Amino acid sequence: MRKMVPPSDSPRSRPPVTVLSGFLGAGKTTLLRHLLGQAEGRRWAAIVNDVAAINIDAALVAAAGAQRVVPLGNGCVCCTVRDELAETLAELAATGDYAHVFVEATGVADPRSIVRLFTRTNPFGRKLDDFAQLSALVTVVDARQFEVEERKSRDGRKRAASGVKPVFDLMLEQVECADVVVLNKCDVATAEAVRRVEALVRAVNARAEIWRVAQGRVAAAEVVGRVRFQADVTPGAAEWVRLLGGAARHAAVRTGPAVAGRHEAAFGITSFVYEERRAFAEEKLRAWFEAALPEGLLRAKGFFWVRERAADMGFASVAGGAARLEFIGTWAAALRERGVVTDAEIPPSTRERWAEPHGDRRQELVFIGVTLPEAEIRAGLAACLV
Ligand SMILES: Nc1nc2c(ncn2[C@@H]2O[C@H](COP(=O)(O)OP(=O)(O)OP(=O)(O)O)[C@@H](O)[C@H]2O)c(=O)[nH]1
Repeated sequence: MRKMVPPSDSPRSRPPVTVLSGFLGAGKTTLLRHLLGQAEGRRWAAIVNDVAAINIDAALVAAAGAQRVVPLGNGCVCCTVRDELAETLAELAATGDYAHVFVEATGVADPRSIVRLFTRTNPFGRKLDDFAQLSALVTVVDARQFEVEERKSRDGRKRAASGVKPVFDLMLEQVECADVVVLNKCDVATAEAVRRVEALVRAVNARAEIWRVAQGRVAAAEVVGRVRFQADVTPGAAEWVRLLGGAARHAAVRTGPAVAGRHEAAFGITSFVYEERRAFAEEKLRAWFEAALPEGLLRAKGFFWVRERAADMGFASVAGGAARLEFIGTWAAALRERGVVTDAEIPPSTRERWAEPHGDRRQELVFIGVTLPEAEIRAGLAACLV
């Protein structure tokens, strides 16, 4: 249920904050300038982060007439200058002078780490949510660039070097963790491309509102007048999180349109969860992810385990044609075998998924894509089993 708040035109001690994310050049500054241009005397502030040492964007936005523009230079809001962002927001809020604050993130920022600033308490027991209210995560997408990157990820199909996140992976993450996706630059994308990108966005985040615009022309009243962010919903809005988390566990396998009943079905977007208890052979699995990813695959995410590293929890992430296979932790079953934990110490959520003889070790991989050859994917993965 959405919480409605009155339009923010009076200063507040805990001002609403709209975070604008989106890949490099998507149109964040253009959107911000357009929004600030509608302030009409209301006290709005903007915090503008730019990876460059000289903050060009801050100057551009200031020219658009914001009441106050605070530049954060030399770093990215989601990592190196995260504390600086938190302090700046807390200081702006403490003045009680501002009715709304906009934060323009860097093009490479992951919105999830900005959410954590608001929701996680620091060593002093405070969190940003005590000072300011996260109102919405808005992700700006350059419709044409999104399509191009999706296609590129297939053409240059190869496993990304360890630790390097492919561009399209980052673009998907920004769209997955969003309350609103602004499909910008619709003036230079074909109608077909816009429809397709909208369908792709829907496939990975069925909850977000999608606004098609050009030149960032969004009515400010739409943005400042309503709180859309929900701490228990927005960060888990990604379709793969939903599929891995709930439905997959209860209905052993869910197959069908990822977003049934919507026009995305016209693009043939489907999803399913591959579940198996036996181990994969590592070489075969890597080779499959490197060479055999099907054309229509948009997103795959989930857990895996391989015989050669039976203690290690594997996590796979595919964006378009680029796959990353990583080991992110240790299976509880391995900890129990080593005597590090007792049965009683295994958390209920892990116990729920327990099945002897492998314990919590499992293959649980979500696939989302356009006309996915499900049988072929299942057969390919089955051939990697030991
Ligand atoms: N044709 C067209 N150009 C646009 C649109 N929106 C923005 N641009 C242009 O795209 C370029 C990048 O826009 P910005 O608003 O600076 O993008 P940004 O996301 O802030 O970029 P970074 O700060 O580098 O991440 C600029 O030259 C804009 O004029 C649009 O809807 N259509």
